[in-house]
Amino acid sequence: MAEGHHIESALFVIFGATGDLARRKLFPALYNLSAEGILPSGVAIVGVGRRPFDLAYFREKFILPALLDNSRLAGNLLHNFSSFAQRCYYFSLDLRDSSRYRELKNFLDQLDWEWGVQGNRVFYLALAPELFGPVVANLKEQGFLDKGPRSWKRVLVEKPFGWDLDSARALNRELTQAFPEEDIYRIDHYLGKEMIQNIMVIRFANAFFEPVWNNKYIDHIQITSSEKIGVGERAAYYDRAGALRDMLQNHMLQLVALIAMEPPVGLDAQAIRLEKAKVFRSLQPFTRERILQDIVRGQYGPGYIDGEPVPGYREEAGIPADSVTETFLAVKLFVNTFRWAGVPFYLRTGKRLPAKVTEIIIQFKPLPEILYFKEYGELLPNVLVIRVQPLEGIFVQLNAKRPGTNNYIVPIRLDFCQNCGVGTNSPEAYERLLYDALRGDATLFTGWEEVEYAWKFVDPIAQAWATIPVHFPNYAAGEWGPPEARVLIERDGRRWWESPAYMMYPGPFTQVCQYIKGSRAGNPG
Ligand SMILES: NC(=O)C1=CN([C@@H]2O[C@H](COP(=O)(O)OP(=O)(O)OC[C@H]3O[C@@H](n4cnc5c(N)ncnc54)[C@H](OP(=O)(O)O)[C@@H]3O)[C@@H](O)[C@H]2O)C=CC1
Ligand SMILES: O=C1O[C@H](COP(=O)(O)O)[C@@H](O)[C@H](O)[C@H]1O
Repeated sequence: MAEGHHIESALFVIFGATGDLARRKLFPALYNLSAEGILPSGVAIVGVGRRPFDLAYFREKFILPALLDNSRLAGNLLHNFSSFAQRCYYFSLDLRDSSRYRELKNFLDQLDWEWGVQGNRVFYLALAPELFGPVVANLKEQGFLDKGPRSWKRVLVEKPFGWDLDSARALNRELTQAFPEEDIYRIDHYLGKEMIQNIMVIRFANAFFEPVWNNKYIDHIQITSSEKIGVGERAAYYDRAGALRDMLQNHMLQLVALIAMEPPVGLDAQAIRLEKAKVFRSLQPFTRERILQDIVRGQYGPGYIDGEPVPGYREEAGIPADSVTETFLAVKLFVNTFRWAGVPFYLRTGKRLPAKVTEIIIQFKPLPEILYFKEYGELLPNVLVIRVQPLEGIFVQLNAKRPGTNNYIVPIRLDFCQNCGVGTNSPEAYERLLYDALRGDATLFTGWEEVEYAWKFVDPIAQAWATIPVHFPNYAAGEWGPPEARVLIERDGRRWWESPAYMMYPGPFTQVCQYIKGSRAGNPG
């Protein structure tokens, strides 16, 4: 997408550079781009945080361990670290103290001169949302955004984009007072995942799929995004957000939009955002009655993950003992368009579930029955699975005749895995997104309209939940959510698909990958 964009020299300024996101995702992504020779030599990185690090400490004691722990290319660090470290700088500043922004500006201007940068900037707000407003206002008022004849300034904003519709609108006002919409890059890192970028290609570049991609042929769609991890060190954030705001409002609805959207008129950001926004706008709003009927929420209690005991959510550090925050939800929703009327989308997401997996399952309707087929076996539905992670690929289930002298019909599976081969190491979502922000391609970022419609859809659910008592915990860590999540789909005569990868290669997913890699290398099992 967006061929023709190219990266010029720029300063990549990370506000919140000493935080968890910077450590686990941003520095590793920038390092990987640098180690693979993709990040041009004229890009320097400036970390801004409160801690009084000096430059040597920041490079050796913060960035280096961050890369060792989190970079997919950590094996090459010895070779590549020093050239990457030379790109990195640090500036200590309390971002609430307006009087010191001038010093930061002088620091950046000096780096411009050293790096031959003509004023181009990416400002990444890896901060708690309440700091977005003050930072952006200071950037504007203190001349950071003044443009030279050819320079550009872009801002990258982390999710969550607000806590509800009102706060999202307020935040958007603050941003748009300083930046035009085309320079605001709202991150939803799922859009940077390889197989999610692939959805449009699978749909619009294959004659097999597009003609049947509608309510005449598709029975229903399932989207699962499950995690084994618990709340970790993000208690303060997560207990306020819950699965509804943390996953459904953004990542999960983005997947719905990519599956349900009409073909865009082009591959530019504007054309794609327009089509996605139409899907968000068409989501059937939830009434209180449907919230009770078609949404299941859950919270994990103590249990086992991979055989190890883990505490319940309410026992995690920083979580109140009476928290009613949901760590799981399953929902049945509808996209009210001509193409999708009547097709249920079943979504489920949660923490402390048995597997880390994101998969989209498209189940097709049965064909009119040909009676004599029945004698030869049960016809299974045709299914297309888009496997997003940890395995990346496409899985198709068909019916075929079993070889032999009889006519038995059996399911066969076409299974393409793009990251199972030896030596494949797919780029991480943030690599693609940071690269795109540097080259000015906003295609994989969310537009304001999408965010606004997503909050309009989600707000009534949060408001209703606040008035409906719940009895948590209602699933043990290591289970697929509360039993009601099964009932939600089974009462419609359907069932959650076990992950095909899981069915074919039972065991933890890391073992699955090793198994497949091993077998490709001629070392089965
Ligand atoms: N962590 C994650 O996996 C994800 C995070 N996000 C979002 O990214 C953002 C950052 O999250 P995360 O990194 O986890 O948060 P952390 O709390 O780990 O880090 C916050 C950062 O903000 C800095 N900071 C806080 N207050 C000030 C201040 N007054 N002046 C200067 N710097 C300040 C901290 O600096 P210092 O430490 O020096 O005080 C630190 O670098 C949040 O919006 C979060 O919701 C989104 C998706 C995933
Ligand atoms: O944005 C978030 O996503 C992660 C899951 O991301 P993934 O790339 O590992 O699938 C989730 O753990 C986190 O709570 C949420 O804020």
